[in-house]
Amino acid sequence: MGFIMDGLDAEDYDRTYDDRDLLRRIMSYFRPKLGAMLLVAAMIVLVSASQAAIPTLVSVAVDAIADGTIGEVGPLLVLAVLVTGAVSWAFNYVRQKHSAQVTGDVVLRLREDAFDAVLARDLSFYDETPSGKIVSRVTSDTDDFATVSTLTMDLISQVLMVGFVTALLFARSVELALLTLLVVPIVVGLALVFRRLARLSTRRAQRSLSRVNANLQETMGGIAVAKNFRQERQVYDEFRPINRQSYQVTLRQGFVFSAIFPVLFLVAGLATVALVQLGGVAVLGGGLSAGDWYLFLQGVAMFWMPLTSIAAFWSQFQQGLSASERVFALIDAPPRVVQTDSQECGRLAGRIEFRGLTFGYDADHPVLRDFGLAVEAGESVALVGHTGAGKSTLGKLITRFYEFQAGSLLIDGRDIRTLDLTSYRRQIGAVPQAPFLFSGTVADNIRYPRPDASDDDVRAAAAAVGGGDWVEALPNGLETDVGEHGRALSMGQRQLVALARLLVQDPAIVVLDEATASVDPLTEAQIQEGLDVVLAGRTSIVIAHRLSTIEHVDRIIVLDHGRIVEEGDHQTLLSRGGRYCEVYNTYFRHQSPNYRAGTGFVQVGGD
Ligand SMILES: Nc1ncnc2c1ncn2[C@@H]1O[C@H](COP(=O)(O)OP(=O)(O)OP(=O)(O)O)[C@@H](O)[C@H]1O
Repeated sequence: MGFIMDGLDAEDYDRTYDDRDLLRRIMSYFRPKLGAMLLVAAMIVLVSASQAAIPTLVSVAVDAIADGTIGEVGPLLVLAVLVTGAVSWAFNYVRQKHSAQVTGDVVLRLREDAFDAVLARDLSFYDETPSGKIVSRVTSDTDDFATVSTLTMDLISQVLMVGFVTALLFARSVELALLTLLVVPIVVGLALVFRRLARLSTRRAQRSLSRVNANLQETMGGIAVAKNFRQERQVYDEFRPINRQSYQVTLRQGFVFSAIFPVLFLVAGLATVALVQLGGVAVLGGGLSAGDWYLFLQGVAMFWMPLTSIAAFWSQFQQGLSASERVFALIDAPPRVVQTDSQECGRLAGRIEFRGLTFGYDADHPVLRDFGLAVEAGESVALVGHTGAGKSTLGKLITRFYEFQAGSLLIDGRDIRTLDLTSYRRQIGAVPQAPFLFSGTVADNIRYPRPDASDDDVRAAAAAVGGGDWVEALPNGLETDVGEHGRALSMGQRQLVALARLLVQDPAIVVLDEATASVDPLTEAQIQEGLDVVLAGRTSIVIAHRLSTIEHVDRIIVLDHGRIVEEGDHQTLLSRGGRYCEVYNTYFRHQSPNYRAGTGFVQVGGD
């Protein structure tokens, strides 16, 4: 099996549901559609009955030929066959129409539930699960689930058909009917063995497809980086084995599925041979009429068709079941961020206190241990430190994107776990390094946190940031289309939009990850002016990358390996010659307007 099965393990949140629980869960989606389903059920009965009636009419005709009365009854029988066929078509049409509607509605709801669950997941979920795999669950798995519903209706229809045909066969000849039924246990036994194999191979096929999706998604997300580094070949080489794995696994699934039909047809063929022989002998011996014999052979064909498809149906049924299992696992994935209460925040003053807090993305590897820090309401704090020191982590905990393992985080003296997250997050303005803009206009993006903000509010926010000159530089001002992910704007313009957006949101606390990408001096000045406006009167935690920021904040916190190693304002820390000076020399010194290569170092160690 080797590489073919690599990476096809379940996700952490995957679970196996008991068949009965799974069916009950599925039924809960169908329950609201009970009326339509009853109509479909009635149609299924009528379709099956009318389909079983046609060979009966033909068998009467065969007998009429045998006894010479066909001249009288013939036209009537032809008309009856025609009418039965037309009626059967009409019943079938109503059945298909309503069952398609039921299936469509159920998938619609399931997909909405899955998407809702995706939105509700914590950020840690997205760290662990590639987005392509999530996309797969919401799209192709819900589609597979739809096939279960269609197939279930087909199954019911076919079981009914088997019921009608069996009754017909028994009415004609009990011995021959019993002979036919002898084969049923063999078929059912084969179907059950097949069922296990099918479920396993199907689950693997679905996982391999979601690996392909995940890889594609990642490639598209990072295509600019890949092209920049001329890594197209490597990207292709990574995709190839994943795609080949999907091919192998799907092929294997196909082999398993295709194995069942020849075996079933072989068993059915042997049974038909026996019936032709025994039935023929019975007709010749006068124990059975020619019409009955014809009806019997037709009946056997009708009898076998549903039975073989019921057996094969198991595989698709399993496919749908394991798809629904995957969707339900996504919906049921337990949240990591757990609130103990949902108290309204009101307007926050903005005091933040980490008290003895321990946190690790993975609980066994803490990033922060017994961490303590108090930020007063309205204070501006810059976090500095080498990469991986834990600066962004502090921001992610304040925004409550991650659950911490021990200690507490207090907001205005209240345990963050007791706050209503929606009202809390409304008071938190988080700006990532590369602000994400949604497709739409600049105005749409500024209005994003408060869709009811008026045009005047939006204009005022844009004007307040950097004097508003930047808007005039845009081709259509605030109505400029930002393109996918804001690609039509420069990095600096995107940051200005993000700052204006913060003004519209009016949060009490701002967590800002300053961009490291350098922008032109004019935009830089506009961003600085914008920051002054946006941060005024709010508590701000800035993951600082700019000299002007560290020069202006109330307090600088130097972090190293998740610990505070030094704190104070810029001048005091510079004169101390401690860890801050090291960080300054590495990251900030060259940003001074008087900088010349190799100059501007501050002395470390105080000597
Ligand atoms: N999503 C994540 N999953 C697992 N580990 C993570 C995750 N994000 C960060 N880490 C780890 O946590 C530690 C602190 O990372 P963090 O991003 O807070 O550092 P940082 O000081 O902000 O660094 P940088 O300046 O490079 O952004 C690092 O060791 C990092 O590898």
